[in-house]
This record gives sequence, C-alpha cells and structure tokens, in this order.
Amino acid sequence: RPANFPPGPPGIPFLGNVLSLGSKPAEKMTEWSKKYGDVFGMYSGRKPVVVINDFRTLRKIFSEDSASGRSTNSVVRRENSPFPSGIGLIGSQGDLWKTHRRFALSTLRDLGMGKNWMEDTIIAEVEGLCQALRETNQKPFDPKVQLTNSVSNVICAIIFGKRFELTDPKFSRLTRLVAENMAIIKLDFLCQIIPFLLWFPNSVRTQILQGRANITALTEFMKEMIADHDVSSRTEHHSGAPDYLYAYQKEKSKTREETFDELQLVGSLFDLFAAGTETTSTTILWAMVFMIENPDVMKKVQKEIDDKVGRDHVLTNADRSRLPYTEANDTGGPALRKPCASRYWKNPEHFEPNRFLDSEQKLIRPDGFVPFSIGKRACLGEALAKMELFLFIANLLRCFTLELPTGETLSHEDYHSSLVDSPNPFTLIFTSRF
Ligand code: HEM
Repeated sequence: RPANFPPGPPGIPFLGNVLSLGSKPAEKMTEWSKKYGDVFGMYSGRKPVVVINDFRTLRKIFSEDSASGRSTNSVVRRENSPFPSGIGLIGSQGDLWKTHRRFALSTLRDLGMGKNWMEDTIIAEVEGLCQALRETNQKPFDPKVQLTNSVSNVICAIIFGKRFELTDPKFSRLTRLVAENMAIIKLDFLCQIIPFLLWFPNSVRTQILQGRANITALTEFMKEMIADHDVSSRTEHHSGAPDYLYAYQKEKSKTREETFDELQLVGSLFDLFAAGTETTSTTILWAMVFMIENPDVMKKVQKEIDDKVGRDHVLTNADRSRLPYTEANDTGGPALRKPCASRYWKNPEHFEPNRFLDSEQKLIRPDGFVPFSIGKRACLGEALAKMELFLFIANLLRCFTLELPTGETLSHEDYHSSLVDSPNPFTLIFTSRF
C-alpha cells in the first residue's frame, strides 16, 4: 500500500477489490464507507483508488488543480494510434485541457444565448420523439433507441449545425461507431484494471483489435464530416448558428494551429457524443421508471402542467419557472437515484421530488447533490443537460400517460452498472393525453 493510503477492504493479488465490487459497485462502496470511513482506499486491479464519500471533502479536493489530472493509460488508444488517449475534453489534462474546456464552455454558452437556437433544436427533437411515440398506437414499445437517436441529434446539431434524418445512412454510421467506441472505452477500462485480461482470453484480444479498427473508422468519419462542413461553410452562406465546428475553425485561425489541430477536434467531438448522449438519454429513461413506480407523482406533474401552462402547447424553457414540481422531478429525482450518505437526506432510498423544493415551492439544490460533479472537472454540459431533461421529460408527460403492458413489472432495482447506471430494458404503453 502506498504511504498514507487510507484504510479499506482487503483485496486479492492482481485483482484487488474488483470482484467484491459486484454488479452494483455504488452500493458496495456505500457499504465500505460505513465500515472504513468517508475516505477509504481500495484497489481496482493493481491500481490504488481513493474513494471519497463526503461532500465537503470532495468539494475541497476537486477545487484543486492537483485533482484535475487524468490517466493517459490506454490499451486501445495508444500513442501511435490515429486517436490516442490524452486528447479531447475528457482525457486531456494540463494546458491542453484548460484551453479546450474554456473554448467548449464558451461555445456551448453562445449556442444557448440570443435567439436560443439550442432550445429550438432540442424542441424539434422532442416533437419528433413525441410523434414517434404517438405512432406506436399504444402498443408496448421500448423507447431506448428512439430516445438515444433524438439526444444524439441534439449533439449533432450543436457540432455540425444540422440534425440528421434518422434514415440517413450517415446518421446510422455515426451512432453505430459512437456506440461501438463506447463499448471499447468500457473494455479499455476493464483491461486497465485487470491487465492480464489482455493475455489470455482470445475474445478480449480480438475485441481490442476490433476496437482499434473502430477507432480508426470513427476518426475517419469525423474527418469526413469536418471536411464536408468546411466546404459547405465556404460555399453556402453560413446559417448564423455558431456550431462547434464553425467556432473551432474561427478559433484556429485566431490562435496557434497546434493547439487547435484536427486531432484535438476529433477527440473533442467524440467526447461531446460520449459524455452528452448516454448520460442524458439514460436519465430520461430513469424518469420513466420512476413515473411508473410513482403514478401519483406522474399525475401531480401532469396536473401542474395542465393548470399552470396548458397541455396543448409545447413547453419551452420559459415555462420552467412556472413548473417547479415538474422540474424537481426532471433535475433531482431521476439523477438522485441512490444518494450515498443518509447524512444529507431523509429517507434517501425513497424517490421524493419534494426534497428539491423549499417551503415556498421554489426549486433548491441541496448540498450533497452533485450529479454533474463539482470543481475543476465538473460537467461542462450541465446547462445543456438540464435544459434537455426539462424539455424532454416535461413534454413527454404533457403528451403521454405512461403505463406498463399487462403482466409486466418494472423496478428501479433492476439496473446494470457500466459507465453509467442504466435501467434494464423495458417496454411501456404511451397513451396520448390529447
Ligand atoms: C444527465 C446528463 C449528464 C450528467 C449526469 C453528466 C455528468 C457528468 C459528470 C459527473 C462529469 C465529471 C466526470 C469526471 O469526474 O471526470 C461530467 C463531465 C463531462 N461532461 Fe457531463 N453529464 C451530463 C451531460 C452532458 C452533456 C449533455 C454534455 C455535452 C455537452 C456533457 C459533457 C461533459 C464533458 C465534455 C465532460 C468532461 C469535462 C472535463 O473533464 O473537463 N455532459 N459529466
């Protein structure tokens, strides 16, 4: 154990504590924190990990530069690969990360300002999704793929300045490549913590090679999109939407080329998809699960929408302040599935949107509620994500009552953990409210 390593559960050689983590690591870590304290040490394979389970300690540490570094250790994205680790927004560190984080934050902010092009873009996707759900004609339907496509299209619009028709082969190619690369990130992560996986199971080696090929394919795809965009912004009058690619090229012409090169752009684009799609669409799926488990809450949300705004027009960002109960569900409820420390919450195991409202029914953000993390590396898409969650969830509940098909059950206990915790697949009946 390194010097000053905090106490923690005993592990086994090479594997450390990974096997005891089981399929629901957050629950196991909560158990360990009760036994070993708020700050405990464990081993992810041979890698020492310090787990911090206290909000104030976390806030202090994450505000420091020393906690903003990232490991560039990767078995898939090696230094000589077309898409090495250590680039982009998530895996970069030091000055490269600072420059690009600043650029990404200001570009996303600009997209949400003025005419609010970002809001219109999200609403277009919400309306498309609601139309698709209407067309299910109350037949049991698994909303996951449709929802993921809609959320991916928001990111496409932000990056490329345009959405794709779902039937466009480019869109299918993009979503397939992103999904495959997400799977590779998970495998990469596993191989880092259990390095000998690389040596014996043939299937893992094959997947790694396949992963490298996929990364090359994704890089090529992004480069094609960048080249297309360059041509169209030279030949057509630019629509005025300051999309990410356009802003990037502008920044590149102002600064030194090597900081804003194509490889770094490809990395950032991939990270915007990787960080902005599965997180958001999964949170919306969780909202559906909780609405099914808590039909009274669903009715209360629908009543608030009917009374304060009316069910027959699309809800916009401006309606947020009139719908605090609805927003308490969108923002707080689903993301706060399993708060770790009881210390900050009464009945932490209960889905309770009221904990995000004060006595005057105003939305509050309690200490200890950090679904987007805090400090230097906190989520840079938080404002976008919150807008998406409100517009998607509130409009879904405005348009539909959600029900389980006869004989089916659904529980928030049925989930699997990967990069994010996702509910197991389910089907619902979407009954139109008007
Ligand atoms: C419900 C939705 C979302 C949740 C819960 C979420 C959560 C998080 C969390 C916890 C982190 C910190 C990870 C770490 O410790 O390294 C993070 C980072 C990040 N998120 Fe999000 N996120 C969401 C949506 C989005 C969206 C829509 C975008 C796209 C614009 C985005 C882009 C990013 C990026 C680029 C980072 C890395 C920031 C950095 O390392 O400097 N996220 N997110």
